Amino acid sequence: MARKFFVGGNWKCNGTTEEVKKIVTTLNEAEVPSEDVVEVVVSPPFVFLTFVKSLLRSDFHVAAQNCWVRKGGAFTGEISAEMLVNLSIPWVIIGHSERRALLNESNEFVGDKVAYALSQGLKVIACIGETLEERESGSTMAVVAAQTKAIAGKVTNWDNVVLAYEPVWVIGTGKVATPAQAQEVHCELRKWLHENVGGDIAASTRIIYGGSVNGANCKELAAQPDVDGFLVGGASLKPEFVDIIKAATVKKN
Ligand SMILES: O=C(CO)COP(=O)(O)O
Repeated sequence: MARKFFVGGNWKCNGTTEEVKKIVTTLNEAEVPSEDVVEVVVSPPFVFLTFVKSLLRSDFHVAAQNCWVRKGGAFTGEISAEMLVNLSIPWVIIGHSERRALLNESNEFVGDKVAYALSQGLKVIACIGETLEERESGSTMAVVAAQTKAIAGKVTNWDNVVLAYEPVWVIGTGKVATPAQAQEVHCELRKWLHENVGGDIAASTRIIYGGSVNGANCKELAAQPDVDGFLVGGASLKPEFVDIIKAATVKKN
């Protein structure tokens, strides 16, 4: 089954009103392949979500960077899935490595968040990835399989899930996994889905890659058979994000 290329821009905790306007203007003016070829989702910080949504071209969509694990209520500082739905925010990123590492989000907690977000009708970009120490000790697959298992056990509808493999050692470091390293893990992840969830879901679920993706390396990464798109950090704040979106055309050739 064809998997539509997916390019997400994770703006993380960056941006002023002026900077946000500038990025959106660049995106709105860009000539990119149609929505049939590539799905583009940008993820500004919460405070800019509705602003970006109101300015952004209609063929691009927005994602929140997180949401609360259960129904909203007395949880100071949190944003609930219901609120995102109320504001017509279609996507949410869950389980980003920065939250796992800095805010101690466990596999189980991430799984619970995925379950609740999906139950409210949100689409989820679920993130997994190993640290350098885990890679060097040879436990990459064990780590990402455990992370995926905690998510997969909670997924009711795989049409609403994109799996983002982001090795922690390449995030914001300027280091990039080689296309072969990315392909190897993506292929193993698809096998894992095949064995543990089902063949159709393994074939149709998009597994996207994240970590120092930029305008220069995106095409070679996109050419890997099991790389179905990207989750881009730093470069999503720059005009080169447009080049990364255009890498979708590599799949068509
Ligand atoms: O964490 C990432 C996207 O979620 C990747 O960040 P960088 O592209 O800045 O390495």
